[in-house]
Amino acid sequence: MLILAINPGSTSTKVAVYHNEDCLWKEVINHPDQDIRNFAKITDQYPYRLATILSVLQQKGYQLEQFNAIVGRGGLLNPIPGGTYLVDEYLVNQSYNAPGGEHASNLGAILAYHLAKSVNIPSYIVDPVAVDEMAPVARLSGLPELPRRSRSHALNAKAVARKVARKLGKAYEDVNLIIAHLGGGISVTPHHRGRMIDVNDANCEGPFSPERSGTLPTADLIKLCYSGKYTEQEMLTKVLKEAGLYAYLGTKDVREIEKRMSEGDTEAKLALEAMCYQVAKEIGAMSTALFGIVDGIVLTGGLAHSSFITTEISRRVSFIAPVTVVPGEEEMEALALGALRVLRKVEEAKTYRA
Ligand SMILES: Nc1ncnc2c1ncn2[C@@H]1O[C@H](COP(=O)(O)OP(=O)(O)OP(=O)(O)O)[C@@H](O)[C@H]1O
Ligand SMILES: CCCC(=O)O
Repeated sequence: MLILAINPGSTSTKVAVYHNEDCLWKEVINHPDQDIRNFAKITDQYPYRLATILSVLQQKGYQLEQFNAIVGRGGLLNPIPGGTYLVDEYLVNQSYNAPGGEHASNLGAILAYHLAKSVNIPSYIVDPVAVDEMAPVARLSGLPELPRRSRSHALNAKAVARKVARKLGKAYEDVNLIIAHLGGGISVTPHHRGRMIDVNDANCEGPFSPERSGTLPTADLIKLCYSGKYTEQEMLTKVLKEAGLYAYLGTKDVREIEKRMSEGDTEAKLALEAMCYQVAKEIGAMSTALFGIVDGIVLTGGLAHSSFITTEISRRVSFIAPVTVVPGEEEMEALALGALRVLRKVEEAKTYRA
């Protein structure tokens, strides 16, 4: 089977071709800020991203007719269980006006669908950002109008969980793991026998991240919103894009922060330690969701390349369970394998009708 995988991120589009389980090639197309900042909505970028994908395929000498299926990262749809979903017109229309809001991954279904339709092959999404398998008890926030939401790095978290379970000699459905995805955003998920039974909403709960605030003191946040200093959009940008490490240190790049630390910058050290402290506390909290029965803790995402970060978190949480570090992400492989399971009829594609 030949599969084209497409993963639209906020500043890049990743494209890869898989022959069964083997990656034949992977390209990361970076989108300079001046190219994308003038699009009002992320989905307005569709023709621009489509052109860049077609140009990569042409350079590599591939025709769309050669593929058995096209798979994209799924976005902020309505809450749904994990799995591989067939992309149809309904799912595409929802992705254009995604109920969970703006996210680059909303483009994944749209790009995969139109490319696949032009050559009459199926298109899929796998474990979208909107995967919601939370236990009923995890949904109450304390204010009925504001139920807790599951927005996470489900695609990488589930792929990494399957891999670590295999290393333990078990199936994903037979283990309890806590997966901390540490990237531009951070999500910490307890996986109970193949289900993500809780998670901090990576956009607005839990630890602060390189760019996001995570949980904030509620009453003080309300006062800031009504202070007259900020519009609603400015406040959203402030907590989602200009908070966390960026707000304390003026950079989202942990390599730069580590360099400053090595030059004796104590503010840089404190901010990075604080982020690790918050991640460790979240892991501790999620261990209670699993009643303390945890087979392993996994640190993954771009920040897991930093040995300062993984050491700092591990020394606080290794009393709970052994810690495994899986740096970076395995999203392209997860997309291809999700499509492959359906093409091989090991799994049935789900239909999205939420
Ligand atoms: N080798 C490294 N050492 C330290 N930090 C690193 C390294 N490589 C990447 N990072 C940091 O990882 C962060 C980005 O992580 P990642 O690439 O997973 O994020 P993203 O894909 O933009 O967002 P997300 O993971 O939330 O989807 C940045 O802060 C970056 O500086
Ligand atoms: C909202 C979860 C995924 C991300 O951080 O981009």
